[in-house]
Amino acid sequence: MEEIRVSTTERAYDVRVGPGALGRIGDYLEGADRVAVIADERVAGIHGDRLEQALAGAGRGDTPWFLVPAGEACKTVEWFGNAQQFLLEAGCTRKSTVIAFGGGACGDLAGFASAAYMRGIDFIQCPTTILAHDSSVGGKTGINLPGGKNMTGAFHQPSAVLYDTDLLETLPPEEIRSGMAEAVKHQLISPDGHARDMLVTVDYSEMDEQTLLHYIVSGIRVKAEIVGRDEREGSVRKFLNFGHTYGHAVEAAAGYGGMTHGESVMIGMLYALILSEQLTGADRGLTDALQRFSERNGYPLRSVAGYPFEQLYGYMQKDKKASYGELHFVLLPEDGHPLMNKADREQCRKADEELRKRLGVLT
Ligand SMILES: NC(=O)c1ccc[n+]([C@@H]2O[C@H](COP(=O)([O-])OP(=O)(O)OC[C@H]3O[C@@H](n4cnc5c(N)ncnc54)[C@H](O)[C@@H]3O)[C@@H](O)[C@H]2O)c1
Ligand SMILES: O=C(O)C(=O)C[C@@H](O)[C@H](O)[C@H](O)COP(=O)(O)O
Ligand SMILES: [Zn+2]
Repeated sequence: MEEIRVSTTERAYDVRVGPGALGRIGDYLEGADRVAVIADERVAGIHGDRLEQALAGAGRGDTPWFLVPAGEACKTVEWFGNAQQFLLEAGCTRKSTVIAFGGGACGDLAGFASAAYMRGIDFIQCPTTILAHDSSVGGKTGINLPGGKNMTGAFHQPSAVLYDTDLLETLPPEEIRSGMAEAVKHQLISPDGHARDMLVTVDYSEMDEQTLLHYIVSGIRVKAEIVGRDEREGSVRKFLNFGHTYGHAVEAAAGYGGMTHGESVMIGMLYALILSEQLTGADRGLTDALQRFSERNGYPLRSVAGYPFEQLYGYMQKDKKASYGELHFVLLPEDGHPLMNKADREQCRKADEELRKRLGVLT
C-alpha cells in the first residue's frame, strides 16, 4: 500500500493507494456520530458489496446509502439538492462523515454536498476510476451549469482518500483513456515528470498493473505537492488546469457526457501545446509526440470537427482562469515548466485552426 500525505491550510490527510484500501475505512470513522454513503449507482451495482463489507467490519453496517446517476449526469443543481435532502433525512449532523463512492463525478458532487451541508461536514473520498487519482485529491468539489463546467462549487478537502485499485479492473476502455489523460498531464507539467518517455512507451492495451500504479502514484504526488503550495489556485495550482480551458469547452459543447473529461482534456492539451508553439516558440516535437500517443491509444480527437471555434470560444470565456474579456492559458514552452499567458481572440482562433489542420478536419 502506498501512502501519500497531503498538507493544506484547511487540513492534512492521507491518500492510501493499493489493493484492498477500502478495508481501512474504519480507521477514519472513529469520531463520526453518523456515516452516510453517496455512491455512483453503476459503481454501487458492481462493487457496492466491498464497501458494505468494509463498513460492517468497522461496526457501521447501518450506514444509509444514496445512489446518484452514473457519471457526469449527477453533477447537476437537482442532484446537489437531492443529496442535501438525503443527508438531512439520514440524520447527519456536523459530527457526521460522508463517503463518496465512485469516479470523479460522484466525488465532485458528494464533496460539494459535504461542503454545503450545515456549512461543511467531513467526507472521505473512495475513488473508483483512474481519473480519480486526480479528482479525489486537492479538495476541488462542484457541479456543472448548462453554460459551463464546474461553475458552482467549493474548495473542501476530504479527511482521507482510500483508493482501492482492485476496483479499477472493471473500467471500460474509454474510462482508461479518460483517466490516463490526467496522468499524462501530471507528467507534462512536473519538472520531475517523464512525459516524453511515457508518450513513446505506454500503450493502454498492453499496460500492466505495475505501470498503471506507477503513473497513478506519481500523478498523486505531483498533485499533492502543488496543492500543498497553493490550495486555492492563486498561483501554481493553475498549472493543474493545463489543457482544461479548451478541454472544458469541448466537454460542455459535447453536452457533458458526450465526450469523457479526459478525452476532452487530451484535445485541450494538444490545443495548449499548439498555442505554446505559436506564443512562446515551444518545440513542435512534443505536440507531435502527444498527437501520435493519443491517436495510438484511441482518443477521439477528430470529434472536435463537430464543435465550431465560435461555440468553443463562447465556453472558453467562462473559464475560471479568465478575467472579464481576457483569456489566460497554461502554456508549456518546455516540458515540465508551465507558465500562464494571455491570449486574445485572434490568437485563440489561429491555434484552433492549426489544431483542426493537424487533425485533418479543417473545413
Ligand atoms: N475535483 C477535481 O479536482 C477533478 C479533477 C479531474 C476531474 N474532475 C471531474 O471528474 C469527472 C470525471 O470523473 P471520472 O473520469 O472518474 O468519471 P465518472 O465519475 O464520470 O465515471 C465515468 C463512468 O465510469 C463508471 N465507473 C466508475 N468507476 C467504475 C468502475 N470501477 N468500474 C466500472 N465502471 C466504473 C461510472 O459509473 C460512469 O459511468 C468530471 O466531472 C471532471 O470534471 C474533477
Ligand atoms: O485540481 C485542480 O486544480 C485541477 O484543475 C484539476 C483538473 O484536472 C480538474 O478537472 C478540475 O476539476 C478543473 O477545475 P476547474 O477549476 O477548471 O473547474
Ligand atoms: Zn481535469
